[in-house]
Amino acid sequence: MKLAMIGFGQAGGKIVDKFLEYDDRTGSGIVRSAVAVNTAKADLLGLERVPEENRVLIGQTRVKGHGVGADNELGAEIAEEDIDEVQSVIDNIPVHEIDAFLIIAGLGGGTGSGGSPVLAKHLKRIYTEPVYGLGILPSSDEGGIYTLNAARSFQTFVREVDNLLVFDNDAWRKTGESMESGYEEINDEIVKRFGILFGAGEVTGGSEVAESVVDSSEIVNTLASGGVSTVGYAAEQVTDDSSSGLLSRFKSDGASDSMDAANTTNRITSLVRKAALGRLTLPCEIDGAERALLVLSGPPTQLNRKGIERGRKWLEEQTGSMEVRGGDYPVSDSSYVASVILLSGVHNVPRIKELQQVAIEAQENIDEIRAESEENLEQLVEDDEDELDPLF
Ligand SMILES: Nc1nc2c(ncn2[C@@H]2O[C@H](COP(=O)(O)OP(=O)(O)OP(=O)(O)O)[C@@H](O)[C@H]2O)c(=O)[nH]1
Repeated sequence: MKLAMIGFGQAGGKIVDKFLEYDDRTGSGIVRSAVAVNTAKADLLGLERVPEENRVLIGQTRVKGHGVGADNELGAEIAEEDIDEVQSVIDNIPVHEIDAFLIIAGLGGGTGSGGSPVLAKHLKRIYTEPVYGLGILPSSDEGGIYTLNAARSFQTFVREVDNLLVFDNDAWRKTGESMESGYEEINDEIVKRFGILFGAGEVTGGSEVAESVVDSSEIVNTLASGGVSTVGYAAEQVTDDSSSGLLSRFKSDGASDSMDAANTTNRITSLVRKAALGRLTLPCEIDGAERALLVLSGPPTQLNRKGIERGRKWLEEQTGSMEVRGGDYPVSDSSYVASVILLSGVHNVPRIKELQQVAIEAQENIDEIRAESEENLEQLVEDDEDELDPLF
């Protein structure tokens, strides 16, 4: 699947950079265009792979290239004011060659959190291609303002995009690790999972005979449920027996053939379970997911239709969804078989309920603060009137 990736804010830009590196390393070809938008000049300068002409510094008149300091209302205002500057770079994207836009942002800060829903709304108004978001939730030890920003941004972002893919830093942070090295690992995890998922829709036949390759339209259809999505992953190293796999096809011994096939099938079904029941990018109950897509990547000799079909059936039972798609992503030089599962339209997500609660409480507090200040104001006016009365 070909994407125009737009990283908004520091986390967004860094992750787009990582996707470009992944593309170079694996040849997966998912990033058709890469753009980075920020209010902080230093963050844009720190990027390594996003082309310089695709780095957009917004809000110069307001914050002079220094960022918005986690003020996401200011981030949103600046995005509104400077949307034309972002658009002028997007104008250079060959939109007819992409399958979708993907806006990537950390939702806890100010720039990406405030700006990405504004950009999503703008893109949806102009283009017919789907606009997806990849939202990163802050870890809970980052502090109240980050949680509050995420709670507010999440609500708007999910409304503006066609589907919001979510990664929760909180579920992935390791204690005792520095933030920077923690992010390195987390970003690798993000790029690996989403890279396999989107890369699956980019296989172009060739010599690798896949049994049922995932098509980019299957990814689009899975995401068409809307709402929030999460991604599971599990992998197992396989010995480099692609040659023996090929040889075994010519063996007269039918029993060993069927043993190989049974092992392959069992490995696939067990990887599907591990991916769905292991740590998801956004932990949640998989029961009730509206749609799902199962991708099995690895050497073609280690993939088979029976395993995928069984995995797909199992996912149908677990999610209760009748729209579970599945297919191969053959990668002949890989020594791993990996299972990636996209669960789209998930509902039972504790972290989101928690964020919604934070947003409601903040709203109530705001109402209280407003009510209090209105009372104070009335009191002041009354006091003034009392003082003024004797004069009349
Ligand atoms: N996964 C991941 N999350 C990150 C990374 N950097 C920051 N974050 C998260 O993203 C949130 C937002 O941070 P930034 O992207 O730095 O913020 P910004 O959008 O540039 O906004 P301001 O700095 O306030 O102008 C943080 O609270 C972290 O939770 C990263 O490299 N990887």
